[in-house]
Amino acid sequence: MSQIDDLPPLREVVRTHGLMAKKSLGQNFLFDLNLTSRIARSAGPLEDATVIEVGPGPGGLTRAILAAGARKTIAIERDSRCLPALAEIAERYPGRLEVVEADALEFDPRPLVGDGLVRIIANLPYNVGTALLTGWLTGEAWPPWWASLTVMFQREVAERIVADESDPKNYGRLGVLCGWRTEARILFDVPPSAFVPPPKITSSVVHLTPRASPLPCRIGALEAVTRAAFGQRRKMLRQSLKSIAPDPAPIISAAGLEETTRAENIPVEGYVALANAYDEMRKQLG
Ligand SMILES: C[S@@+](CC[C@H](N)C(=O)[O-])C[C@H]1O[C@@H](n2cnc3c(N)ncnc32)[C@H](O)[C@@H]1O
Repeated sequence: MSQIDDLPPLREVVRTHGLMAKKSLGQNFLFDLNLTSRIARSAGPLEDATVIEVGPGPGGLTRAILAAGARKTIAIERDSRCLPALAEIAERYPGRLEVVEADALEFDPRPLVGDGLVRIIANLPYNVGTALLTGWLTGEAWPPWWASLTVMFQREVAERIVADESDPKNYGRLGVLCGWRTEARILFDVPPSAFVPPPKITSSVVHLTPRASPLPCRIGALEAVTRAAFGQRRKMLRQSLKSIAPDPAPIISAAGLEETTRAENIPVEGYVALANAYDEMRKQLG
């Protein structure tokens, strides 16, 4: 498959619109429409979905999402230089692409999506991607407003997203948060040579779907215990939890854990139990 639509090749689009990649915006573009189609298809069925695409750039992934049949796509791009190229795609797919010029870290797309299934798809700079992911996972309401996230990350970040206690090197706060609320998996790697300009590292596409009923706990408490535990990941719990409780022994035992355990060996259920024990202690202290 070399043609997915009758729009000009992406190299030509970038040339015509003078879209020289800006490092400050983490711009590494994908020109291979076979690859962008693979990413779009891996998000799941799109025909009945509204897709939120973050960082469409010149529109390689946007075109693949639309060619894959997405009913409606809302694309949020910070770089105004990309808007004319995106307007040409919107013209090719009347009524199906809405482009919003905004910083995705500040823009809330929820009022635009209406009812129905929402899928989020993005190829983003690493720092923005992790911040957005954390935002999507830490809403009070669960299940969330989106049905799936299909997002490109640096391979190293992807490994941290899917890690659990069986992979102590990569397991940390991100792995606990993702494992608690979602089922996350790495779908495939994308080599540096696929991007223009090529980044230094390999990237991976990660797919996350919300768990219907994550184990109940307050998110602020989960954040507090994971911050304390992984903040001193080489120390035993009886030491690392001192930053949130002068005597952490009762919390650790109420959670059914050993005082000598280290952060990287505790499964998600253990952190949920610690978060609930921490809240119980705070309640008792008034
Ligand atoms: C890695 S490029 C990917 C572009 C395109 N999706 C592709 O795959 O070729 C990242 C895109 O995200 C945009 N971007 C960076 N920070 C952003 C932010 N905070 N909000 C919205 N878009 C952002 C950049 O301008 C750029 O177009």
